[in-house]
Amino acid sequence: MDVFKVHGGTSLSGKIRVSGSKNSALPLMSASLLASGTTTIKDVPVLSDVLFMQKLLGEIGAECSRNEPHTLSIDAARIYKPYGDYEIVRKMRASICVLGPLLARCGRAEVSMPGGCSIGTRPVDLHIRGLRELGADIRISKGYIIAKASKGLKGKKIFLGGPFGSSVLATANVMMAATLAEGETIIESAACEPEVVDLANFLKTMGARIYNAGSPEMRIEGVPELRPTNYRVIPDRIEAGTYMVAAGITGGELEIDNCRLDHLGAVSDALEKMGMVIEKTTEGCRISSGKVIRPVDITTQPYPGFPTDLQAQFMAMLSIAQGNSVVTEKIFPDRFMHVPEMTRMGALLRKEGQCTIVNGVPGLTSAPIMASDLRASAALVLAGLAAEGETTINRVYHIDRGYEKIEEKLNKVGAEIVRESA
Ligand SMILES: CC(=O)N[C@H]1[C@@H](OP(=O)(O)OP(=O)(O)OC[C@H]2O[C@@H](n3ccc(=O)[nH]c3=O)[C@H](O)[C@@H]2O)O[C@H](CO)[C@@H](O)[C@@H]1O
Ligand SMILES: C=C(OP(=O)(O)O)C(=O)O
Repeated sequence: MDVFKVHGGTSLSGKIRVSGSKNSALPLMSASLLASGTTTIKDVPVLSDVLFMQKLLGEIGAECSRNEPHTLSIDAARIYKPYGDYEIVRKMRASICVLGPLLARCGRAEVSMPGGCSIGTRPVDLHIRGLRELGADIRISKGYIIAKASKGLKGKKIFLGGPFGSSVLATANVMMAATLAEGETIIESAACEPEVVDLANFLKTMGARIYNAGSPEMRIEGVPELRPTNYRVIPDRIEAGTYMVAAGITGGELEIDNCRLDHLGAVSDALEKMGMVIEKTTEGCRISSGKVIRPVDITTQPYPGFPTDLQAQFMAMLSIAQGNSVVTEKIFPDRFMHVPEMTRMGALLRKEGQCTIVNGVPGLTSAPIMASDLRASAALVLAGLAAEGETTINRVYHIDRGYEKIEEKLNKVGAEIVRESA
Protein backbone atom coordinates (compact mmCIF):
# COMPACT_ATOMS: atom_id res chain seq x y z
CA MET A 1 0.00 0.00 0.00
CA ASP A 2 1.41 3.38 -1.01
CA VAL A 3 2.06 6.17 1.46
CA PHE A 4 2.54 9.90 0.89
CA LYS A 5 5.34 11.80 2.60
CA VAL A 6 4.21 15.42 2.57
CA HIS A 7 6.79 18.05 3.45
CA GLY A 8 4.73 21.08 4.42
CA GLY A 9 5.26 24.77 4.84
CA THR A 10 5.63 25.99 1.23
CA SER A 11 3.20 28.46 -0.40
CA LEU A 12 1.89 27.05 -3.67
CA SER A 13 1.98 29.11 -6.84
CA GLY A 14 1.53 28.42 -10.53
CA LYS A 15 -0.96 26.76 -12.82
CA ILE A 16 -2.83 23.52 -12.25
CA ARG A 17 -5.25 21.69 -14.58
CA VAL A 18 -8.35 19.99 -13.30
CA SER A 19 -9.31 16.61 -14.83
CA GLY A 20 -12.71 15.53 -16.09
CA SER A 21 -15.25 14.83 -13.36
CA LYS A 22 -15.15 11.38 -11.78
CA ASN A 23 -18.75 11.62 -10.59
CA SER A 24 -19.87 12.54 -14.09
CA ALA A 25 -17.69 10.11 -16.04
CA LEU A 26 -18.84 7.04 -14.09
CA PRO A 27 -22.60 7.43 -14.75
CA LEU A 28 -21.85 8.41 -18.38
CA MET A 29 -19.91 5.18 -18.82
CA SER A 30 -22.91 3.21 -17.51
CA ALA A 31 -25.29 5.17 -19.72
CA SER A 32 -23.34 4.06 -22.79
CA LEU A 33 -24.91 0.61 -22.16
CA LEU A 34 -28.22 2.06 -23.33
CA ALA A 35 -27.21 2.13 -27.01
CA SER A 36 -25.94 -0.62 -29.27
CA GLY A 37 -22.65 0.56 -30.79
CA THR A 38 -19.53 2.48 -29.81
CA THR A 39 -19.75 5.58 -27.63
CA THR A 40 -16.69 7.78 -27.15
CA ILE A 41 -16.22 9.87 -24.01
CA LYS A 42 -13.49 12.51 -23.81
CA ASP A 43 -11.66 13.85 -20.77
CA VAL A 44 -12.29 10.71 -18.73
CA PRO A 45 -9.85 10.87 -15.81
CA VAL A 46 -7.40 8.02 -15.22
CA LEU A 47 -8.54 6.86 -11.79
CA SER A 48 -8.97 3.53 -10.05
CA ASP A 49 -12.77 4.06 -9.94
CA VAL A 50 -12.82 4.48 -13.73
CA LEU A 51 -10.75 1.30 -14.12
CA PHE A 52 -13.23 -0.56 -11.89
CA MET A 53 -16.10 0.70 -14.03
CA GLN A 54 -14.25 -0.41 -17.20
CA LYS A 55 -13.86 -3.86 -15.64
CA LEU A 56 -17.54 -3.99 -14.71
CA LEU A 57 -18.65 -2.93 -18.21
CA GLY A 58 -16.23 -5.47 -19.71
CA GLU A 59 -17.79 -8.31 -17.68
CA ILE A 60 -21.22 -7.18 -18.87
CA GLY A 61 -19.99 -7.43 -22.46
CA ALA A 62 -19.14 -3.82 -23.35
CA GLU A 63 -15.53 -3.50 -24.49
CA CYS A 64 -13.70 -0.42 -23.22
CA SER A 65 -10.57 0.93 -24.89
CA ARG A 66 -8.52 4.11 -24.59
CA ASN A 67 -7.14 5.40 -27.89
CA GLU A 68 -5.67 8.38 -26.10
CA PRO A 69 -5.10 8.53 -22.35
CA HIS A 70 -8.28 10.47 -21.63
CA THR A 71 -10.55 9.27 -24.43
CA LEU A 72 -12.55 6.17 -23.67
CA SER A 73 -14.45 4.17 -26.27
CA ILE A 74 -17.15 1.81 -25.08
CA ASP A 75 -18.48 -0.73 -27.53
CA ALA A 76 -21.87 -1.82 -26.20
CA ALA A 77 -23.01 -3.61 -29.36
CA ARG A 78 -23.60 -6.77 -27.37
CA ILE A 79 -24.53 -7.29 -23.76
CA TYR A 80 -24.14 -10.87 -22.76
CA LYS A 81 -24.47 -10.69 -18.99
CA PRO A 82 -26.63 -8.02 -17.29
CA TYR A 83 -24.82 -8.71 -14.05
CA GLY A 84 -22.76 -6.69 -11.56
CA ASP A 85 -20.55 -8.93 -9.46
CA TYR A 86 -20.05 -8.23 -5.74
CA GLU A 87 -16.25 -8.30 -6.13
CA ILE A 88 -16.32 -5.18 -8.33
CA VAL A 89 -19.50 -3.44 -7.20
CA ARG A 90 -18.51 -3.49 -3.51
CA LYS A 91 -15.53 -1.28 -4.33
CA MET A 92 -17.46 1.60 -5.79
CA ARG A 93 -20.82 3.21 -5.17
CA ALA A 94 -21.25 4.42 -8.76
CA SER A 95 -21.41 0.83 -10.01
CA ILE A 96 -25.12 0.86 -9.00
CA CYS A 97 -25.53 3.06 -12.10
CA VAL A 98 -25.47 0.01 -14.38
CA LEU A 99 -28.79 -1.14 -12.87
CA GLY A 100 -31.10 1.32 -14.66
CA PRO A 101 -29.50 1.01 -18.13
CA LEU A 102 -29.33 -2.82 -17.98
CA LEU A 103 -32.94 -3.07 -16.89
CA ALA A 104 -34.06 -0.71 -19.66
CA ARG A 105 -32.02 -2.39 -22.39
CA CYS A 106 -32.20 -6.08 -21.39
CA GLY A 107 -35.42 -6.19 -19.33
CA ARG A 108 -33.48 -7.69 -16.44
CA ALA A 109 -30.46 -7.03 -14.25
CA GLU A 110 -28.75 -8.52 -11.25
CA VAL A 111 -26.40 -6.15 -9.44
CA SER A 112 -24.74 -6.50 -6.07
CA MET A 113 -25.56 -3.90 -3.42
CA PRO A 114 -22.81 -1.28 -3.87
CA GLY A 115 -19.90 -0.19 -1.69
CA GLY A 116 -18.00 3.08 -1.94
CA CYS A 117 -16.41 5.45 0.53
CA SER A 118 -16.86 4.62 4.20
CA ILE A 119 -18.75 7.80 5.02
CA GLY A 120 -21.70 6.30 6.91
CA THR A 121 -24.85 4.43 5.97
CA ARG A 122 -25.68 4.59 2.28
CA PRO A 123 -29.00 2.91 1.47
CA VAL A 124 -30.26 2.27 -2.08
CA ASP A 125 -34.00 2.39 -1.28
CA LEU A 126 -34.58 5.40 -3.57
CA HIS A 127 -32.99 3.64 -6.55
CA ILE A 128 -35.19 0.62 -5.95
CA ARG A 129 -38.33 2.66 -5.30
CA GLY A 130 -37.81 4.70 -8.47
CA LEU A 131 -37.26 1.67 -10.69
CA ARG A 132 -40.22 -0.15 -9.11
CA GLU A 133 -42.41 2.86 -9.93
CA LEU A 134 -41.34 2.43 -13.56
CA GLY A 135 -42.79 -1.09 -13.39
CA ALA A 136 -39.76 -3.19 -12.49
CA ASP A 137 -40.18 -6.19 -10.29
CA ILE A 138 -37.31 -6.00 -7.78
CA ARG A 139 -36.24 -8.24 -4.94
CA ILE A 140 -33.11 -8.44 -2.84
CA SER A 141 -31.49 -11.83 -2.51
CA LYS A 142 -28.11 -12.73 -0.99
CA GLY A 143 -26.87 -9.13 -1.24
CA TYR A 144 -27.94 -8.73 -4.86
CA ILE A 145 -30.63 -6.49 -6.36
CA ILE A 146 -32.55 -8.69 -8.77
CA ALA A 147 -34.66 -6.63 -11.16
CA LYS A 148 -36.99 -7.71 -13.96
CA ALA A 149 -39.13 -5.79 -16.44
CA SER A 150 -40.07 -8.44 -18.98
CA LYS A 151 -42.87 -6.28 -20.43
CA GLY A 152 -40.69 -3.15 -20.49
CA LEU A 153 -40.78 -0.06 -18.30
CA LYS A 154 -43.61 2.49 -18.16
CA GLY A 155 -43.23 6.21 -17.46
CA LYS A 156 -44.82 7.67 -14.33
CA LYS A 157 -44.71 10.61 -11.93
CA ILE A 158 -42.17 9.59 -9.28
CA PHE A 159 -41.28 11.32 -6.03
CA LEU A 160 -37.59 10.62 -5.33
CA GLY A 161 -37.03 12.59 -2.12
CA GLY A 162 -35.48 10.84 0.87
CA PRO A 163 -34.79 11.80 4.49
CA PHE A 164 -31.74 13.85 3.41
CA GLY A 165 -33.32 15.37 0.30
CA SER A 166 -32.60 14.27 -3.24
CA SER A 167 -30.23 11.49 -4.33
CA VAL A 168 -27.71 12.07 -7.10
CA LEU A 169 -27.23 8.50 -8.28
CA ALA A 170 -30.89 7.48 -7.75
CA THR A 171 -31.88 10.39 -10.01
CA ALA A 172 -29.26 9.20 -12.52
CA ASN A 173 -30.50 5.59 -12.42
CA VAL A 174 -34.17 6.45 -12.80
CA MET A 175 -33.46 9.04 -15.52
CA MET A 176 -31.41 6.51 -17.53
CA ALA A 177 -34.09 3.82 -17.23
CA ALA A 178 -36.86 6.29 -18.10
CA THR A 179 -35.21 7.27 -21.41
CA LEU A 180 -36.32 3.92 -22.87
CA ALA A 181 -39.60 3.59 -20.92
CA GLU A 182 -42.95 3.85 -22.63
CA GLY A 183 -44.48 7.32 -22.15
CA GLU A 184 -43.59 10.20 -19.87
CA THR A 185 -41.72 10.12 -16.56
CA ILE A 186 -41.63 13.04 -14.17
CA ILE A 187 -39.04 12.89 -11.39
CA GLU A 188 -40.04 15.07 -8.47
CA SER A 189 -37.34 16.02 -5.95
CA ALA A 190 -34.72 15.22 -8.58
CA ALA A 191 -31.10 15.99 -7.71
CA CYS A 192 -29.84 19.19 -9.38
CA GLU A 193 -26.09 18.53 -9.25
CA PRO A 194 -24.03 19.49 -12.35
CA GLU A 195 -23.22 15.78 -12.82
CA VAL A 196 -26.95 15.03 -13.22
CA VAL A 197 -27.22 17.79 -15.83
CA ASP A 198 -24.12 16.43 -17.59
CA LEU A 199 -25.69 12.98 -17.73
CA ALA A 200 -28.93 14.45 -19.13
CA ASN A 201 -26.93 16.34 -21.79
CA PHE A 202 -25.05 13.15 -22.66
CA LEU A 203 -28.30 11.19 -22.97
CA LYS A 204 -29.81 13.94 -25.13
CA THR A 205 -26.92 13.56 -27.59
CA MET A 206 -27.92 9.86 -27.74
CA GLY A 207 -31.44 10.87 -28.74
CA ALA A 208 -33.13 10.93 -25.32
CA ARG A 209 -35.84 13.49 -24.63
CA ILE A 210 -35.13 15.05 -21.26
CA TYR A 211 -36.43 18.40 -20.06
CA ASN A 212 -35.59 20.58 -17.03
CA ALA A 213 -32.55 18.63 -15.85
CA GLY A 214 -30.95 20.70 -13.11
CA SER A 215 -34.32 21.57 -11.60
CA PRO A 216 -36.11 19.52 -8.90
CA GLU A 217 -38.81 18.47 -11.39
CA MET A 218 -37.36 16.75 -14.42
CA ARG A 219 -39.35 15.31 -17.32
CA ILE A 220 -38.35 12.45 -19.59
CA GLU A 221 -40.27 11.33 -22.68
CA GLY A 222 -39.38 7.75 -23.44
CA VAL A 223 -38.03 6.86 -26.93
CA PRO A 224 -37.83 3.38 -28.54
CA GLU A 225 -34.04 3.41 -28.80
CA LEU A 226 -30.90 5.48 -28.26
CA ARG A 227 -27.82 5.79 -30.46
CA PRO A 228 -24.12 5.87 -29.49
CA THR A 229 -22.53 9.29 -29.09
CA ASN A 230 -19.33 11.37 -28.69
CA TYR A 231 -19.17 13.52 -25.61
CA ARG A 232 -16.79 15.46 -23.33
CA VAL A 233 -17.14 15.18 -19.54
CA ILE A 234 -17.47 18.38 -17.47
CA PRO A 235 -14.50 19.42 -15.28
CA ASP A 236 -14.34 17.95 -11.78
CA ARG A 237 -15.71 20.64 -9.44
CA ILE A 238 -14.56 18.75 -6.34
CA GLU A 239 -10.99 18.47 -7.60
CA ALA A 240 -11.09 22.18 -8.49
CA GLY A 241 -12.40 23.05 -5.01
CA THR A 242 -9.63 20.96 -3.45
CA TYR A 243 -6.95 22.94 -5.34
CA MET A 244 -8.64 26.21 -4.35
CA VAL A 245 -8.23 25.14 -0.72
CA ALA A 246 -4.60 24.10 -1.46
CA ALA A 247 -3.91 27.71 -2.46
CA GLY A 248 -5.65 29.05 0.64
CA ILE A 249 -4.22 26.69 3.24
CA THR A 250 -0.63 27.37 2.06
CA GLY A 251 -1.10 31.15 1.73
CA GLY A 252 -0.44 30.80 -2.00
CA GLU A 253 -1.87 31.75 -5.37
CA LEU A 254 -3.00 29.34 -8.08
CA GLU A 255 -4.39 29.59 -11.56
CA ILE A 256 -6.81 26.73 -11.98
CA ASP A 257 -7.57 25.65 -15.55
CA ASN A 258 -10.48 23.53 -16.78
CA CYS A 259 -12.59 24.77 -13.88
CA ARG A 260 -16.24 25.86 -14.04
CA LEU A 261 -16.76 28.61 -11.48
CA ASP A 262 -20.51 28.46 -12.21
CA HIS A 263 -20.46 24.99 -10.57
CA LEU A 264 -18.65 26.35 -7.51
CA GLY A 265 -20.96 29.11 -6.27
CA ALA A 266 -21.28 28.02 -2.62
CA VAL A 267 -17.60 27.04 -2.55
CA SER A 268 -16.38 30.40 -3.91
CA ASP A 269 -18.70 32.22 -1.50
CA ALA A 270 -17.19 30.38 1.49
CA LEU A 271 -13.62 30.99 0.27
CA GLU A 272 -14.28 34.69 -0.23
CA LYS A 273 -15.68 34.93 3.29
CA MET A 274 -12.43 33.29 4.45
CA GLY A 275 -10.49 36.11 2.79
CA MET A 276 -9.51 34.56 -0.56
CA VAL A 277 -9.72 36.57 -3.77
CA ILE A 278 -11.14 34.71 -6.77
CA GLU A 279 -11.04 36.01 -10.34
CA LYS A 280 -12.52 34.38 -13.40
CA THR A 281 -10.06 33.57 -16.21
CA THR A 282 -10.75 32.23 -19.70
CA GLU A 283 -9.88 28.67 -18.64
CA GLY A 284 -11.18 28.79 -15.08
CA CYS A 285 -10.06 30.99 -12.22
CA ARG A 286 -7.18 32.54 -10.31
CA ILE A 287 -7.29 32.30 -6.55
CA SER A 288 -5.09 34.29 -4.16
CA SER A 289 -4.84 34.14 -0.40
CA GLY A 290 -5.77 37.00 1.89
CA LYS A 291 -3.56 38.18 4.78
CA VAL A 292 -5.30 35.82 7.21
CA ILE A 293 -7.78 32.93 7.01
CA ARG A 294 -11.06 34.09 8.52
CA PRO A 295 -13.42 31.55 10.14
CA VAL A 296 -16.73 30.71 8.48
CA ASP A 297 -19.62 28.36 9.28
CA ILE A 298 -20.30 25.72 6.65
CA THR A 299 -23.35 23.50 6.18
CA THR A 300 -23.35 20.82 3.50
CA GLN A 301 -26.47 20.62 1.36
CA PRO A 302 -27.60 19.28 -1.99
CA TYR A 303 -26.52 21.43 -4.96
CA PRO A 304 -26.44 24.43 -5.25
CA GLY A 305 -25.59 24.25 -1.54
CA PHE A 306 -22.11 23.54 -0.21
CA PRO A 307 -20.94 20.05 -1.36
CA THR A 308 -20.34 17.33 1.20
CA ASP A 309 -17.42 16.17 -0.98
CA LEU A 310 -15.50 19.35 0.02
CA GLN A 311 -16.39 19.38 3.72
CA ALA A 312 -13.23 17.63 4.92
CA GLN A 313 -10.92 19.80 2.78
CA PHE A 314 -12.53 22.99 4.15
CA MET A 315 -12.22 21.70 7.69
CA ALA A 316 -8.45 21.38 7.14
CA MET A 317 -8.27 25.05 6.14
CA LEU A 318 -10.63 26.24 8.90
CA SER A 319 -8.47 24.46 11.47
CA ILE A 320 -5.83 27.20 10.98
CA ALA A 321 -8.31 30.11 10.67
CA GLN A 322 -8.18 33.07 13.06
CA GLY A 323 -11.26 32.14 15.07
CA ASN A 324 -13.92 29.48 15.46
CA SER A 325 -16.13 27.85 12.83
CA VAL A 326 -18.94 25.31 12.87
CA VAL A 327 -19.03 22.65 10.15
CA THR A 328 -22.43 20.94 9.83
CA GLU A 329 -22.81 17.78 7.72
CA LYS A 330 -26.38 17.40 6.47
CA ILE A 331 -25.86 14.82 3.72
CA PHE A 332 -23.81 12.12 5.46
CA PRO A 333 -24.04 12.91 9.20
CA ASP A 334 -21.18 10.50 10.05
CA ARG A 335 -18.75 11.85 7.46
CA PHE A 336 -16.15 13.00 10.00
CA MET A 337 -13.52 10.24 9.81
CA HIS A 338 -10.88 12.93 9.18
CA VAL A 339 -11.51 14.58 12.57
CA PRO A 340 -9.35 12.26 14.72
CA GLU A 341 -6.54 12.32 12.13
CA MET A 342 -6.50 16.13 11.93
CA THR A 343 -6.56 16.24 15.72
CA ARG A 344 -3.32 14.22 15.67
CA MET A 345 -1.85 17.11 13.69
CA GLY A 346 -2.79 19.65 16.35
CA ALA A 347 -6.19 20.80 15.05
CA LEU A 348 -8.69 21.66 17.78
CA LEU A 349 -11.88 19.93 16.71
CA ARG A 350 -14.89 18.88 18.75
CA LYS A 351 -17.53 16.68 17.16
CA GLU A 352 -21.07 17.15 18.42
CA GLY A 353 -23.67 15.10 16.55
CA GLN A 354 -23.65 16.13 12.93
CA CYS A 355 -21.53 19.23 13.66
CA THR A 356 -17.83 19.74 14.30
CA ILE A 357 -16.71 22.85 16.12
CA VAL A 358 -13.37 24.04 14.80
CA ASN A 359 -11.25 26.24 17.07
CA GLY A 360 -8.64 27.75 14.78
CA VAL A 361 -5.01 27.23 15.85
CA PRO A 362 -1.95 29.16 14.58
CA GLY A 363 -0.53 26.10 12.78
CA LEU A 364 -0.56 22.32 12.35
CA THR A 365 2.26 19.93 13.11
CA SER A 366 3.30 16.84 11.16
CA ALA A 367 2.30 13.34 12.31
CA PRO A 368 1.82 9.84 10.92
CA ILE A 369 -1.85 9.69 9.88
CA MET A 370 -4.26 7.34 8.16
CA ALA A 371 -6.50 8.10 5.15
CA SER A 372 -9.97 6.64 5.74
CA ASP A 373 -11.84 7.63 2.57
CA LEU A 374 -11.39 9.62 -0.62
CA ARG A 375 -12.11 13.19 0.46
CA ALA A 376 -10.68 12.68 3.96
CA SER A 377 -7.42 11.66 2.22
CA ALA A 378 -7.43 14.85 0.17
CA ALA A 379 -8.05 16.87 3.33
CA LEU A 380 -5.09 15.19 5.04
CA VAL A 381 -2.83 16.02 2.08
CA LEU A 382 -3.95 19.66 2.42
CA ALA A 383 -3.33 19.61 6.17
CA GLY A 384 0.11 18.11 5.47
CA LEU A 385 0.91 20.95 3.03
CA ALA A 386 0.17 23.48 5.79
CA ALA A 387 1.98 21.62 8.59
CA GLU A 388 5.56 22.12 9.65
CA GLY A 389 7.73 19.07 8.96
CA GLU A 390 7.00 15.78 7.23
CA THR A 391 3.56 14.18 7.45
CA THR A 392 3.22 10.51 6.50
CA ILE A 393 -0.22 9.61 5.13
CA ASN A 394 -0.99 5.90 5.05
CA ARG A 395 -3.50 4.15 2.77
CA VAL A 396 -3.46 6.71 -0.02
CA TYR A 397 -5.12 4.22 -2.37
CA HIS A 398 -8.32 6.02 -1.36
CA ILE A 399 -7.08 9.21 -3.01
CA ASP A 400 -6.31 7.37 -6.26
CA ARG A 401 -10.06 6.67 -6.56
CA GLY A 402 -10.79 10.32 -7.28
CA TYR A 403 -7.69 12.48 -7.89
CA GLU A 404 -5.62 11.95 -11.00
CA LYS A 405 -1.88 12.29 -10.25
CA ILE A 406 -2.55 14.59 -7.30
CA GLU A 407 1.05 14.55 -6.08
CA GLU A 408 2.43 15.38 -9.56
CA LYS A 409 -0.06 18.23 -10.01
CA LEU A 410 0.66 19.72 -6.58
CA ASN A 411 4.44 19.23 -6.86
CA LYS A 412 4.43 21.25 -10.12
CA VAL A 413 3.13 24.25 -8.17
CA GLY A 414 5.62 23.97 -5.33
CA ALA A 415 4.44 21.15 -3.05
CA GLU A 416 6.83 18.45 -1.82
CA ILE A 417 4.96 15.15 -1.84
CA VAL A 418 6.69 11.82 -2.33
CA ARG A 419 4.77 8.60 -3.00
CA GLU A 420 6.42 5.55 -1.47
CA SER A 421 5.38 1.92 -1.69
CA ALA A 422 5.17 0.69 1.90
C1 LIG B 1 -20.33 8.54 -7.48
C2 LIG B 1 -21.03 9.74 -6.99
O1 LIG B 1 -21.55 10.53 -7.76
N1 LIG B 1 -21.01 9.93 -5.68
C3 LIG B 1 -21.58 11.14 -5.11
C4 LIG B 1 -23.07 10.96 -4.94
O2 LIG B 1 -23.26 9.78 -4.13
P1 LIG B 1 -24.74 9.18 -3.98
O3 LIG B 1 -25.53 9.45 -5.20
O4 LIG B 1 -24.56 7.79 -3.55
O5 LIG B 1 -25.31 10.07 -2.82
P2 LIG B 1 -26.85 10.49 -2.68
O6 LIG B 1 -27.08 11.79 -3.36
O7 LIG B 1 -27.65 9.33 -3.12
O8 LIG B 1 -26.97 10.66 -1.12
C5 LIG B 1 -27.66 11.76 -0.54
C6 LIG B 1 -28.37 11.32 0.71
O9 LIG B 1 -29.47 10.47 0.37
C7 LIG B 1 -29.42 9.27 1.11
N2 LIG B 1 -29.98 8.20 0.26
C8 LIG B 1 -29.42 7.97 -0.97
C9 LIG B 1 -29.92 6.97 -1.76
C10 LIG B 1 -31.00 6.20 -1.31
O10 LIG B 1 -31.48 5.28 -1.98
N3 LIG B 1 -31.52 6.47 -0.07
C11 LIG B 1 -31.04 7.47 0.73
O11 LIG B 1 -31.53 7.70 1.82
C12 LIG B 1 -27.93 9.09 1.41
O12 LIG B 1 -27.73 8.22 2.51
C13 LIG B 1 -27.51 10.52 1.68
O13 LIG B 1 -27.85 10.88 3.00
O14 LIG B 1 -23.62 12.10 -4.29
C14 LIG B 1 -23.09 12.35 -2.98
C15 LIG B 1 -23.83 13.55 -2.42
O15 LIG B 1 -23.57 14.68 -3.17
C16 LIG B 1 -21.58 12.58 -3.08
O16 LIG B 1 -21.05 12.69 -1.79
C17 LIG B 1 -20.90 11.42 -3.78
O17 LIG B 1 -19.56 11.76 -4.07
C1 LIG C 1 -18.07 9.79 -1.79
C2 LIG C 1 -17.52 9.82 -2.99
O1 LIG C 1 -17.55 8.81 -3.90
P1 LIG C 1 -18.53 7.51 -3.85
O2 LIG C 1 -19.92 8.03 -3.88
O3 LIG C 1 -18.18 6.76 -5.08
O4 LIG C 1 -18.23 6.77 -2.59
C3 LIG C 1 -16.81 11.02 -3.46
O5 LIG C 1 -16.56 11.15 -4.67
O6 LIG C 1 -16.48 11.88 -2.61
